[in-house]
Amino acid sequence: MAMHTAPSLRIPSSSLSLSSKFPLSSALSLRPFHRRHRSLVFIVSASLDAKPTVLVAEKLGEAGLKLLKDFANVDCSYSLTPEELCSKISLCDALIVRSGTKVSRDVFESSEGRLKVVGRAGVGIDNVDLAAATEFGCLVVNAPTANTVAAAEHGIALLAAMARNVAQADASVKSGKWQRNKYVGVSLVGKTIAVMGFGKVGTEVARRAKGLGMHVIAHDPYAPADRARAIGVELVSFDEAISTADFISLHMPLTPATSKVLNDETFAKMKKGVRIVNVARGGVIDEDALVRALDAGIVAQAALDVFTEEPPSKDSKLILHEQVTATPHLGASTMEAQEGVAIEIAEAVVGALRGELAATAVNAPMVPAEVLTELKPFVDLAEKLGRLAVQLVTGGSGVKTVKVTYATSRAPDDLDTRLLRAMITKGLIEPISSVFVNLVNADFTAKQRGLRITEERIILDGSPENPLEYVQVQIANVESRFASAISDSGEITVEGRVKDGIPHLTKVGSFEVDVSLEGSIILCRQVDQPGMIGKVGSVLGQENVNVSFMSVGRIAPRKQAVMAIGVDEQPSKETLKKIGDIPAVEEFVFLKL
Ligand SMILES: NC(=O)c1ccc[n+]([C@@H]2O[C@H](COP(=O)([O-])OP(=O)(O)OC[C@H]3O[C@@H](n4cnc5c(N)ncnc54)[C@H](O)[C@@H]3O)[C@@H](O)[C@H]2O)c1
Ligand SMILES: O=C(O)[C@H](O)COP(=O)(O)O
Repeated sequence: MAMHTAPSLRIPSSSLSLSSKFPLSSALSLRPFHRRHRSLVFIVSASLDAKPTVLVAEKLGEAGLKLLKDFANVDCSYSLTPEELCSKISLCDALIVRSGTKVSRDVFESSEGRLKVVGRAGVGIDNVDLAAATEFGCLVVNAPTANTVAAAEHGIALLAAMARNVAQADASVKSGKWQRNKYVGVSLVGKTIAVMGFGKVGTEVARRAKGLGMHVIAHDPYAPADRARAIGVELVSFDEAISTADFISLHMPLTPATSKVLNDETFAKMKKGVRIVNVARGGVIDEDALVRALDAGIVAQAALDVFTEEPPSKDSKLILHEQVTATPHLGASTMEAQEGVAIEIAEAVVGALRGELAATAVNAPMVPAEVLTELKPFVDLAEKLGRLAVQLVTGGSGVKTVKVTYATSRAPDDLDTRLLRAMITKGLIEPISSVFVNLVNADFTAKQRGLRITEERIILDGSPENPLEYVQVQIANVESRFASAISDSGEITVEGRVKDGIPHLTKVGSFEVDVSLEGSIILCRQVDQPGMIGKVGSVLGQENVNVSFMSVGRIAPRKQAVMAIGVDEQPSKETLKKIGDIPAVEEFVFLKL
């Protein structure tokens, strides 16, 4: 058995993988980018004799428009109805929007195969139907960095305006009143602010809050503590952050884990009189619960730029609340940010139309059916191993170094691991971020987040019929919330194989297990003894949680063992607690796939 380092794969800068499944416009041609990858990846390029057409459907900065006009025919048509957009789109090769235009499946259908690139001039792409874009072979690119500072500045503007009642006092003066006693504010200096989500925007808010003399703490289960320490910020648990803060500023993405993360239960843990700023996404707050917390005086004030429904209804209790300052999603709306975003998106769209690799692509490129068919179960395995590994990390310890090992009988030239590495990266990053990861942007995204992924191949003897024997993912230099996931060499380790076309988890830490990667998984370390499977199974059965798979890996009889249990439904907190209360159970963790 020999060990080799996987060769680093270079994607030519002029390559862009898109499907050949859909007809291309007369302005675009399809050609293979590399002989060896003839069947795998194609580039889209503009032919020399026809200029592509770009439809700009929302106001875009002049510098971006100029870049577009140098390369394409540009049609600036703002405020189109959905019907008007659909009727124009079949004449366009690219479409540029902000958050105000819905790019629905109808748009892709109406384009009759001509639309090749959608550019989102900003970060969030909730208004673009990504699945439809991918299905129709349309690349979606965004501009993820140019509005970071603008969003942070708006957060600080809301913070200060809220603390000094600027909006309320302004309205009062304009209505002819002079209420100096009513609008006494609170000071920022010396107060504690909890920055929830220490990513691009959160970091900039933290820096600025320190400049205002505030004590800054942050909660972000996935941010490296040393990055926070470097700017004098302490990373703390969620509960500590919300219970000690005078001000809470939200900067996490909207994901299943952060949806309505501020709710009745969490408001009850906050300091009475806390003040909240939200420039992230409306959905991270349960808005009805916020109204209750404001009425009860738990939350003294809130300053909100984003809402679950935009625009919110005119009679929204939240918007009309006297202690709420609201702005209409203005975080990215500065002249400078809009110029920056315009340039960033214009460069990305022109690059994509030229056939260059888009570093800010957000939807998955199409891989030809025959390649996908062979790799499909391994692609699933790779993503799920990434998801499991990152969920095993203790919040606050920060993921920086990941090692992926592929055990295969295939020669390096016969196994292209880019898709697998991209899917592991996707699994590692997506549960903890608002970023969309795919083959095109995986390496860029990992690098941007300071995540180093190294690959090794273990070349096995035997038939190269199967692309892979097993895949192992290891995260180094982190603590685990399931200590048994740390292998003898000190890394969080998960390993998996494909059995009968289905991905299986076959190793956790140093324990051999075997559980199919479907539904969700409970890992449980216990003292190996008769009846354990029955005890855990019956706790789950009582709550009607269906067990799909169970396996026990142990060091030696009657010593420690790890039980892996596949479940179809998510057990309640009470049920999980009951499992933890079984005397022989030493630790357990619930992992979502
Ligand atoms: N109002 C606006 O106009 C505007 C402008 C830009 C960005 N945004 C929004 O701001 C948010 C942050 O954007 P960004 O560019 O900084 O994104 P980012 O991906 O750089 O940062 C998000 C951070 O949140 C962390 N995180 C993930 N899950 C978390 C959890 N459960 N608890 C705490 N932290 C968690 C991630 O680890 C990451 O560090 C996003 O929701 C984005 O859509 C809004
Ligand atoms: O996602 C974003 O970039 C922000 O929320 C800004 O959206 P906007 O471009 O509609 O202002």
